[in-house]
Amino acid sequence: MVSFIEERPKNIAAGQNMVSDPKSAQKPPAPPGFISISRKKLLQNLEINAGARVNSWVDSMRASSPTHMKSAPSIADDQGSWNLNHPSALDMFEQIIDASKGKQIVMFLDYDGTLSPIVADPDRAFMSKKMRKTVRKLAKCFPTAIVSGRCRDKVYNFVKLAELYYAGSHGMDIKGPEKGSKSNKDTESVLFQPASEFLPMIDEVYKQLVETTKSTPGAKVENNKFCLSVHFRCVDEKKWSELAQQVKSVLKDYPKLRLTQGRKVLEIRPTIKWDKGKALEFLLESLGFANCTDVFPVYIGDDRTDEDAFKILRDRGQGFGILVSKFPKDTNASYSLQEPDEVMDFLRRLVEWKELSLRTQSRM
Ligand SMILES: O=P(O)(O)OC[C@H]1O[C@H](O[C@H]2O[C@H](CO)[C@@H](O)[C@H](O)[C@H]2O)[C@H](O)[C@@H](O)[C@@H]1O
Repeated sequence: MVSFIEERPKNIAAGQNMVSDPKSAQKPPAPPGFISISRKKLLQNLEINAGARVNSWVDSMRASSPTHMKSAPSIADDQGSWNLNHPSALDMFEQIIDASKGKQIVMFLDYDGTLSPIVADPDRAFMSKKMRKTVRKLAKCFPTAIVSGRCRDKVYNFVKLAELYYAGSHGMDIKGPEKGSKSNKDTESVLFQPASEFLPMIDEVYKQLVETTKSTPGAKVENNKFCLSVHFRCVDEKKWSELAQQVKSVLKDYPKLRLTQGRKVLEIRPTIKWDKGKALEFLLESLGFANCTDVFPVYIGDDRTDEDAFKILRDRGQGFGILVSKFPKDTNASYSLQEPDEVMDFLRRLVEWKELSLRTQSRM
């Protein structure tokens, strides 16, 4: 049987950086006087280290805010090499189409920041009607999946298109189009939930996080079924360290959960070997493209968690990733788009190109 349990990453995984029991860090017995001095020192060190670790969380939280990006000349330098190395997918449209010739394009779309603009209230991140219409047309041309950190039901309620594949909770909750829907007339719908054993733990941690963080104004905990989000977009920056400490205090008792970070959000999820990249591979397999060389997957996303999918495409040497960002970022994506409106333009052009090529073929 395949095991999904992975080693906890070294950076900011839950509890990993905290020594919860200082006694366990003590080694051989020593004379009583010596023990009390070294224990005191040890505790001081632990406090300093724990403080440093919370600071590194806060640095990481700051790094997710564009207002904390580098100075202007440095941005200009970065911008130059960024444009060179990650050109606009709109400018490169013809080259992209050329590269896909003779291959089946499969589309993977992240939701927040890709199909809908980033807003302060996560419950109001609506997708425009124009975008929905575009995605509906896109799905008629190519197999299309939504891959989101949100829980599957929630992202479905925003997108509202039954003909798509959905991978919610960072890919830990995958479902294909319903049997009988436009894009699935006959086959049973796929359903894959590799983290279901974690559900009770996630619910427990959700309740604890709501309770622990309620003293921090603006903090919001979102239950995404197989993972959780602690939003700090509306938290005063002076309180970020306090919030990080609160989250850390809850997670220290849950070594099977790890913490990653998105756009002004701390994301808590099981330590299983599963992410948006694995979800992409799973979906390609479900669609019958497991070992095909004639498939061309395109993944569009704006967040750090989308990097797992960009990396898979780069490693497979198939298709490519498009990062949605106005700022230069470290990425495994090949191209860039600045914002959801540009994503919509790109998707429209793909639809137009496909419709034109189908018309041309039917005339031949
Ligand atoms: O994988 P995604 O679909 O991009 O989901 C990642 C997180 O997206 C949501 O949060 C982000 O968008 C919110 C609405 O615009 C914004 O308020 C928040 O600051 C962003 O981080 C979602 O609410 C999270 O649960 C997802 O993890």
